[in-house]
Amino acid sequence: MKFGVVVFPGSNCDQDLVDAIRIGIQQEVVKLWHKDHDLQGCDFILLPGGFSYGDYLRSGAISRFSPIMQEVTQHANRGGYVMGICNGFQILTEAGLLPGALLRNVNQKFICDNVYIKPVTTNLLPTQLLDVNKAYKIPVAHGEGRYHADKETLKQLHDNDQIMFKYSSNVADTHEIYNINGSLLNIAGVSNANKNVFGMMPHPERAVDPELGNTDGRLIFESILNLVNA
Ligand SMILES: NC(=O)CC[C@H](N)C(=O)O
Repeated sequence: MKFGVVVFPGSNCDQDLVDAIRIGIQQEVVKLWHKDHDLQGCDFILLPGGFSYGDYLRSGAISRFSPIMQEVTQHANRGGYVMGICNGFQILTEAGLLPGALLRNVNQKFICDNVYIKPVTTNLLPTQLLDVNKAYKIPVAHGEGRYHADKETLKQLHDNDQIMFKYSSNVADTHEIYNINGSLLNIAGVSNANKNVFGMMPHPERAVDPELGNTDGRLIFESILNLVNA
């Protein structure tokens, strides 16, 4: 499977994502410049974290007009896979490829921490190999991560099994929730209705390399690979 990581001006997690794919799961990966109109035959498009366009107006509000987003949208509309992490998630909601919006954290502060998240379903590609009873430690680093959607959308997300991750406590067998940013329903990640576009605020690409002391993110990338191996 060939992965493409889109680089916007101000992206700062693109290389971490490339390393997670190339070294972590040993797949082909290329960087795609946001001004290009060519996805270079990639099967899976990744939008990385960072501060694209300096987060001006709102995070992702300008990047969603980057030229390559036309091709990313066509790819998604054809059923191609797209995943946004942190700023990438923000860009996908701004582009209308994912439901809801990411608002300023409820404490009005930038939060940089290790948090625990639990997969809500294993019916989505990135959670296929995960355990819904396990909490995974994944770093977050964001100022605008508070997931918001209207009641009808939240109901659809729930009924259609589109809630990918929720913030959680670190005790695997409890339902106690540790909601770091005020997200509705503690949502940390969602998919679109067709289940080919995904977004999450925590950074699994920062938790792949054993030398960094945490490999809890690795199974998310391995789950994606399961597509080819299935
Ligand atoms: N790590 C990131 O991608 C940062 C996300 C975003 N720019 C924010 O602060 O909300």
